[in-house]
Amino acid sequence: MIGGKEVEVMGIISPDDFNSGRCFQLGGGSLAISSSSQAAKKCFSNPFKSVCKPSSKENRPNGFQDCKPRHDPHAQNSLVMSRPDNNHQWMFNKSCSPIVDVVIDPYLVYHLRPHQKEGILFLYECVMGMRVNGRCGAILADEMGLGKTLQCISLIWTLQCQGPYGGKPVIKKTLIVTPGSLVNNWRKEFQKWLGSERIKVFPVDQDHKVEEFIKSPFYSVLIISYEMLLRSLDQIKNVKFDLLICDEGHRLKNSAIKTTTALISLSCEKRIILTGTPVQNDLQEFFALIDFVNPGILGSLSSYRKIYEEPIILSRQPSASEEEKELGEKRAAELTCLTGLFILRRTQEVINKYLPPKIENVVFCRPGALQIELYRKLLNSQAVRFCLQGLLGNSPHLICIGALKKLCNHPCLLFNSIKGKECSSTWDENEERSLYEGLVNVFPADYNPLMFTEEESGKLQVLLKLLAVIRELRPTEKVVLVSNYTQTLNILQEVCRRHGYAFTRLDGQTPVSQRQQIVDGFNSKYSSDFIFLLSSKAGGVGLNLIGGSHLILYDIDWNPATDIQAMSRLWRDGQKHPVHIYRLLTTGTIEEKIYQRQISKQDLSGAVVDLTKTSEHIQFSVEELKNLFTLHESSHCVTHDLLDCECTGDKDHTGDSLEKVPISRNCQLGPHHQKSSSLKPLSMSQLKQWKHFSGDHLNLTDPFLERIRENVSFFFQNITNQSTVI
Ligand SMILES: Nc1ncnc2c1ncn2[C@@H]1O[C@H](COP(=O)(O)OP(=O)(O)OP(=O)(O)O)[C@@H](O)[C@H]1O
Ligand SMILES: [Mg+2]
Repeated sequence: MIGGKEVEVMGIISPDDFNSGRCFQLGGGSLAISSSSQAAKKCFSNPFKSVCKPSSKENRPNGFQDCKPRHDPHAQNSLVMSRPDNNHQWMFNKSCSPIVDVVIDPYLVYHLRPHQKEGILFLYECVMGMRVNGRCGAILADEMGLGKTLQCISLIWTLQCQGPYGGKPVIKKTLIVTPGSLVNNWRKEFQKWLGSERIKVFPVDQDHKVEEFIKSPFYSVLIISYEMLLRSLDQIKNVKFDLLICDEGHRLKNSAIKTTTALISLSCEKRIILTGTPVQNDLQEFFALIDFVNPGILGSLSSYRKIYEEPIILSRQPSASEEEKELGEKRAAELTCLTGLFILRRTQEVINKYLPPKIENVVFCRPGALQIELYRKLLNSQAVRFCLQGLLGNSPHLICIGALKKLCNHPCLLFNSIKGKECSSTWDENEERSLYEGLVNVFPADYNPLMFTEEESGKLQVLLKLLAVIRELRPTEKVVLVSNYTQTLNILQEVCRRHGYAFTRLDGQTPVSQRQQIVDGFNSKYSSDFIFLLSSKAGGVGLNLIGGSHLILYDIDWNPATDIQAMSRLWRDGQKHPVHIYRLLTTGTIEEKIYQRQISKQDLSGAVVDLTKTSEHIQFSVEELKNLFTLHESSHCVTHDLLDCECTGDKDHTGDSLEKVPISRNCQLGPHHQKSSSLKPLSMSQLKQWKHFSGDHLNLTDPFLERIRENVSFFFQNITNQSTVI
């Protein structure tokens, strides 16, 4: 933006053009950029005036568009779409117009990742009906963060301006349906990649109604939420849309819901579903999605059930006979090759090599003296003893676990719980009283939780040293600080205030309408925030926090997916710095046990961990509770002890190649769709490959770890993409 005007750099003027002043003559000098873009010739005319004007035949001498491709197909790095084959021409080129190459705008190609170029080619061939005879549907199921939005924007821009037959544009109007919280995100993405001159998009919100879009020929893209679509369906039906895109389209998996029938009722043939989840997980849903993008391609639901679904499911049963297994495999293969033509899924790996290095650290922090005393007292309490004798129902162990986890975060949180319980009437005799009895006396007599100190918590001490060293060594970089608990976020917020660290916060209480601007504020390079306080429950999916390059997980969740979601907010496309991730655990305490449970993917009794369960539903045997309620005071790191690693605590070389993690897909169509390793919980054997060393190890190479080692008993570290140069 210059002087309130939006200015777009179309190319670079060569120094001698500038020095000679040639570039200021009308018609411009021999500009350095390729001669193919007409706009550059008239260097001060509005470059976009002539773009995409609907071509009226009479203004062309031979009745056809000028049959030159819009962009030079032979230029270096040009991305040219496949040409239609004879069969396609026979079907779609009755007027025998000349074939013209369709070339993606070099302005966009410059930014595209290789997988995105392939994705655009895939989408083009699908919607042009080049992949499946007479069918124009596609499902783009790339993992989150791979840029499905940009791939669609590039497709729309190309089809709106170009076409294979005489250069006639393929589409005029596009309808994008997306969850409400992403309408704004799509507008921003169009703006980010195409500016606001090329395509006029119309996002529907409370101030912009569908009528406005219909009345004005100005807009070519309507962006609307699924909810609003249902409400304005009648008006939408009157518009002729040439392309329909359903973002987060897995919600259409249930063909019975109103939204799906509403969308099916639109007469638009070119349909794209975008989703970050593999569609093949459930054959029932699979049919609905396939039948949405390419209606009827799998026959009727009943015949699909008989031909594909039943034999496949039957062949997966342990009791299946040989021929049943054989038939099921054949049908699954048949189904995959039929639908594989218009389904594309890539996983995180495809951009990992373009991303900056990721340095993951697991930091075992020594508990403070007060914490140890309180921890012992809790373990000797009557409530814990009852749990260990399995005398009570299931709930008291949760209270004990909760108390221990609070204590690991900071003793003042435990103090507040005790005080909170004393005055509240729900003080239940045989539960919390027995847990908290005598605990207050362990605190100093005049203990004031508001005046809590950092020394009282091992993790807090390490956190503060870490924030200080980040501030010092990377003064322009920012930190995302994650906790699962609001009360802990309050403590951390108070600590930021005390140390003058500017912060912003997003948790369960933050209204959805404010979240995007909080995130944008943090990501913008002008923001002064040093710390983004994030509650993992609120910030999990969809947030893009690439403005931060250090992530600190202050506490741990039973469900590894929660932590993985939080960690993948930073290390994604658009990240400019190496990403440092720190997971803080209090040495020898319940936090180590929870971490062990996460990485072993089995709980301590060996049953497979159900990732979907939150802590409320986890069943513990008395055996496990005994293990959970044990404080290891002498060990540097209980987790490391469990690895039966032969090192003497100074193993700082990485082991041989990672052992192959068994594919634990529940995908019914066979292991076609791996979850990328960065999204899969770490396993014990993988952790063993990480560099690891005890806190008092001499020459720590990492400057950040070097500065925080005083209260640290053990480190694990793993570096991905070490070689990537930023
Ligand atoms: N080629 C690229 N270069 C730089 N940044 C990119 C590129 N492609 C996408 N991005 C950015 O990466 C982020 C993620 O892109 P996008 O939101 O399209 O992902 P997605 O595939 O829709 O993920 P999700 O499944 O979570 O919705 C966006 O901020 C986008 O601007
Ligand atoms: Mg998306």
